[in-house]
Amino acid sequence: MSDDVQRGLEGVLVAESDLSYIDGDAGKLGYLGYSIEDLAREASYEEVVYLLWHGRLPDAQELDDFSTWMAGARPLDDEVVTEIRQLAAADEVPMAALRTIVSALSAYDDDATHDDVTDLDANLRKACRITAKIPTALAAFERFRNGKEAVDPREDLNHAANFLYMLNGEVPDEVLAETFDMALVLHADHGLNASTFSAMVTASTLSDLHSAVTAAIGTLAGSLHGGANANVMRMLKEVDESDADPRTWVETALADGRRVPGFGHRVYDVKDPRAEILGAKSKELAEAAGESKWYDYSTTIEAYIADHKALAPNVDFYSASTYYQMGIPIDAYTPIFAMSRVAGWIAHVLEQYEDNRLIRPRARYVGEADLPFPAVGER
Ligand SMILES: CC(=O)SCCNC(=O)CCNC(=O)[C@H](O)C(C)(C)COP(=O)(O)OP(=O)(O)OC[C@H]1O[C@@H](n2cnc3c(N)ncnc32)[C@H](O)[C@@H]1OP(=O)(O)O
Ligand SMILES: O=C([O-])CC(=O)C(=O)O
Repeated sequence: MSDDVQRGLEGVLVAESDLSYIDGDAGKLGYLGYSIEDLAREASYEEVVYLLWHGRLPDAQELDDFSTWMAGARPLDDEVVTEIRQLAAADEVPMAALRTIVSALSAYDDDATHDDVTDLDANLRKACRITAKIPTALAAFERFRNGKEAVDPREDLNHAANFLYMLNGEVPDEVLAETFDMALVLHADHGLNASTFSAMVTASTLSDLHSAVTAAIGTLAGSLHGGANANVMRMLKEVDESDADPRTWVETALADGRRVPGFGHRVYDVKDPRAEILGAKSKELAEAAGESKWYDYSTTIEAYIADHKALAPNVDFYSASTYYQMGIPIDAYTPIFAMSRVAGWIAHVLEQYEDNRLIRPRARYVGEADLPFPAVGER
């Protein structure tokens, strides 16, 4: 057993998985062997969810049945809606609200008390309900906190379009619906990122699926992980409001020792392939709207950081300007990441259950030893 400490578990192999393939040197990503570029162009989110949970693409009938099943699971129990209303009234942070809501969903899930937490059929039913209900909960929370009433889900819209419908109260046009569907596909899985690992650790104790997803949401929220997408947009707005050249703004931020959100990655040494795709989409939206400032700030910052810090954009960098141009509220960006990534979390948890062993690393002890215990009055 090695006594070397691998800080941040960098490069440590802890599992075998056939879900996502990442080549950090070449900037390549694929799910189950299909390239992210092909999936982004050709597949719907529902198809990707099926792929991740079943290990193969669905045929037309299977996709139809699966999509119908998911769509039917969208409505929330009244008690959950009441809880969401209370969280919005308490001005809860959106990711904390989502964490609380997913945890609460287990109380109303018929399979949550299943004796065997590893039972695949029960887990697929729970998986479907959790994945289908998260968008309904997020849209309701966003509307309640803005003094509006929730909009009921519609079964005739796909997962992506239905979310935008519930968020805005109107059916999105084709460009918005397809862009959002593609964004969900891009975020659905990414190897053993921190939130997925968190879900796996929880599952490895033979805890249940709702607990694993709840743990993952808490982990995704942080600014070094999923929380970065909202911070990117806050940065772009800060740049805009400062009237400074984006280069000067970034130069100052770096000189102050700040991390620039949306740059750097534990696995990619080059530009994240998802950032390539989202960057192109952000550009397309800017051209269509005839307003390119958010895209232009982004490309200027990307070029400056490449020259001065040798860091490349990760997935969070161009999702920010893409979502902003779609009119999505900034606070919803990280919850939307969770709404997509839940598919990957669940897929990895299913893999973990299939061949479980408790995940339990160790720390090298560097503290004191054999101290005499002083009575409380003698300290
Ligand atoms: C979906 C996702 O989770 S993608 C990642 C989203 N997170 C962000 O965008 C936040 C900004 N990025 C970062 O903080 C990091 O690049 C991480 C957390 C993503 C990766 O971290 P690690 O692999 O642990 O790299 P680490 O934190 O050791 O950084 C290595 C060096 O690069 C620097 N660095 C890395 N990213 C950045 C950044 N975005 N801005 C400025 N400097 C950076 C670090 O300061 C460090 O420099 P040092 O060695 O001089 O101290
Ligand atoms: O893989 C990671 O460490 C972070 C990331 O890009 C993701 O979770 O999508």
